[in-house]
Amino acid sequence: MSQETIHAAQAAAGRVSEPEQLDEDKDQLHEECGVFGVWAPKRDVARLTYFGLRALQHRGQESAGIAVGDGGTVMVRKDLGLCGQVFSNADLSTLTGQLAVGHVRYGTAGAKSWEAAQPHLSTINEVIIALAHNGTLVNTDELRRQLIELGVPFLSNSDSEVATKLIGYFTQRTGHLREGIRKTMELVRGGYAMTLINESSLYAFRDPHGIRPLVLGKLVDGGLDQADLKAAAKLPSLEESTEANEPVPEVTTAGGWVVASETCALDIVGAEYVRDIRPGEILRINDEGLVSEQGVPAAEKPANCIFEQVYFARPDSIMNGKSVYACRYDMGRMLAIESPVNADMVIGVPDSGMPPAEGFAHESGIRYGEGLIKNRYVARTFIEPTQELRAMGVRMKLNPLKDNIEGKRIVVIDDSIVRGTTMVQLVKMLRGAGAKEIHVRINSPEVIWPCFYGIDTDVQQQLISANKTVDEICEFIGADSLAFLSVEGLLKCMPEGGYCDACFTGVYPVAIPDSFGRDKFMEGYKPRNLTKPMRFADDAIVEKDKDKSWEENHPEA
Ligand SMILES: O=P(O)(O)OC[C@H]1O[C@H](OP(=O)(O)OP(=O)(O)O)[C@H](O)[C@@H]1O
Ligand SMILES: NC(=O)CC[C@H](N)C(=O)O
Ligand code: SF4
Ligand SMILES: [Mg+2]
Repeated sequence: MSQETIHAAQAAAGRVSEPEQLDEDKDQLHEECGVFGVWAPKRDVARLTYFGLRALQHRGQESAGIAVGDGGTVMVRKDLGLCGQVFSNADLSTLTGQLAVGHVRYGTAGAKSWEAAQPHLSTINEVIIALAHNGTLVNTDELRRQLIELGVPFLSNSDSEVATKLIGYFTQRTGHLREGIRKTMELVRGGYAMTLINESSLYAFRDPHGIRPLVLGKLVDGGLDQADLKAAAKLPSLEESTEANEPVPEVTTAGGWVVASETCALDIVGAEYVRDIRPGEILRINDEGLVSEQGVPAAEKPANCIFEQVYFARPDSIMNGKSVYACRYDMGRMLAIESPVNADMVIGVPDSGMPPAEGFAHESGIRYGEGLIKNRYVARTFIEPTQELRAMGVRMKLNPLKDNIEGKRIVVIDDSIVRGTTMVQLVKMLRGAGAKEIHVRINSPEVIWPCFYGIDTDVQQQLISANKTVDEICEFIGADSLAFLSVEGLLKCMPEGGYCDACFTGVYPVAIPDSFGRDKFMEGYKPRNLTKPMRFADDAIVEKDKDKSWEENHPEA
């Protein structure tokens, strides 16, 4: 697909869809996505977004995109590849405006194609929006069908495009973008952290369980000044509950605002963390200031993805008030308490196995050392289509440090075993380097259940722990011993909050529709709420269209 910048209005001109083919390498473990948004009229918003996306690159390496609003329209540039490959300096110079959203993608729904790359655009009449989504929506098939019947065009099979088009559709019908977002939030189910722009306003919103992370930051030069501090203090705090649909008018237009999947993206653009976007909340930022509204009621208990702290997030990000590094370190300590072993040296598997390895060494008193050298030019996961190539990918990425390994009893710490590809190769390499004993310790519980909320482990058959016992896995990878952290142990390392741990426990916070979950589970496994009925009426969209409650509650809007 050619690298091109689309002007929204041109894109509107009828590329009605034959949605593209589904992903061929569906058995591949994919990761996450990263989203970013900035409202800063006096700043270079495209470059700020580019830097933000560079900080979030570990969340998605398949495609990257930036959409900019300039007061009159919305421009998007997106393509397959890493941020550095997609954007040249000249590209960024042409993306001028006051606000922007950006996205780095690992697809969970829809093909690995230009069309499914984000931000997605919706252009219906004069309503132009661009949306970036991290997460997976589990009920978009029916909604897509209904939109197509209403004449809304689609370019891809992506769940995120359905959300974009729903928002565009309802916005055009009601004349209010916040209402378009709210009606869409009422219809879609699953995990979502979304950033969205039209030509002049930035929006950020999150699913009712807060499954995927999203933080708000204040852009400042050289620290918060008194006015900014006063403004930030007036923002609704996490504890304060706002009545549903009650807008909280805000305060300041000074400086600028940033929203991002992780705090590491705030750091890189010089933004101060303000707070998390609340589950079910819609934030709007424009030249009138910042407005917060509870789009849909928050779930009784949050269900933040616990795998963020285990693997996805960068160690220098802060989640629920604790650094991801400190969480992983504590997981390593807990693992040493739960599954001790006699050994000469503890090593970590780069990257995400390093902090827990330090924690394990600290707690056990066994010396910490470097045993695996990572080729810094190989990305964090592998997109090769075959198992053979994936295995070569591990070899290319990691090489044992023979000097340190030879003749020693080694404890190897990694954050997770998902399909087992990495660990089989690693144990082989370490034996080849002369390790006397290899004891594998994993600082998360066994991944037994597929995820449907933002990573691509939605087929249980792929998961080694769903197919083998711990002893069988130990034999399969060729280790002398193997142990996983317990669910209770993991929870003890987490900061206070409510967590989704469905991939370890099978307790899914959001019901999975039959049509979506069918064929994804192995014989004998049945999550508690798989069969909970979750089908919308054939005219769910038209029904929502008739709802005038928002206009009645917001006569001033
Ligand atoms: O059992 P598997 O299917 O091999 O998956 C598990 C491995 O994949 C991840 O590493 P990855 O290389 O993606 O990223 P990292 O460099 O951040 O550890 C994770 O940290 C494990 O090492
Ligand atoms: N990993 C993600 O968050 C993916 C977002 C979205 N479901 C897509 O496939 O593009
Ligand atoms: S199932 Fe696992 S990976 Fe998916 S959202 Fe829940 S904790 Fe995260
Ligand atoms: Mg790893």
